[in-house]
Amino acid sequence: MRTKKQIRQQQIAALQTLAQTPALKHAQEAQLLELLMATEVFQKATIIGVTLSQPIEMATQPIIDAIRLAGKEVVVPKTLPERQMAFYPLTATTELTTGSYGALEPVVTAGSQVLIPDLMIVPGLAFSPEGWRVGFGGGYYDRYLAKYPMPTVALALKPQQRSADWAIDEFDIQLDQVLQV
Ligand SMILES: Nc1nc2c(c(=O)[nH]1)N(C=O)[C@@H](CNc1ccc(C(=O)N[C@@H](CCC(=O)O)C(=O)O)cc1)CN2
Ligand SMILES: Nc1ncnc2c1ncn2[C@@H]1O[C@H](COP(=O)(O)OP(=O)(O)OP(=O)(O)O)[C@@H](O)[C@H]1O
Repeated sequence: MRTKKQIRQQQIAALQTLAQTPALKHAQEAQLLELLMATEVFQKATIIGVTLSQPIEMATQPIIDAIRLAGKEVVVPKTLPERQMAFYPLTATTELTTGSYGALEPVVTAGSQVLIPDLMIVPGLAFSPEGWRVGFGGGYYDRYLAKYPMPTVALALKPQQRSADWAIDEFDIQLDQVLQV
């Protein structure tokens, strides 16, 4: 058994290594996007929650493009006090700013409208085949999904695929599907 903290360190190192070989990372991302688009949950969803990725993470811009091309709405998270999140539409006019943790977030203006997705693409550092997950440690997704239950899917690059060798906490939310290449 490992602690989630040990796993975060190992997974970040493994993802940094993959990011040094962009061709390999892109190939895995393209395959994962194909798997996502083939899922029933993707085809049925109308509002899809997705992050704005950081360099070591699965690149989300191709996913965002595919969601739009399919005529669906893209919503992205803004972090709030007390480790809460709200999701806002990502459109051509959405302004973005770098959040405290380094990823981009939408700038909220008078016209901004909070939307609750009907499919969540959940980010993370490690995913087990059964849907257990270790993220960056904020607990944002466990809190959000406890409050707003919805279909969930994760896209696991090779270094993110890991058998659950950590203790599952009672607040951990099990993902419905982990897509793997
Ligand atoms: N691209 C991207 N955006 C995302 C996420 C993500 O995983 N990827 N998130 C996924 O959740 C949310 C932000 N997640 C965060 C996770 C941790 C910390 C943070 O401050 N971590 C502390 C350590 C945590 C602790 O031990 O308490 C730190 O870095 O000091 C901040 C934001 C929303 N946006
Ligand atoms: N539903 C919840 N209500 C209150 N606190 C929660 C809830 N879920 C998680 N937490 C708190 O969040 C903290 C971080 O949880 P965890 O280590 O599982 O984060 P993570 O899933 O890796 O992070 P993230 O979701 O941000 O990627 C835990 O210490 C836990 O106390």
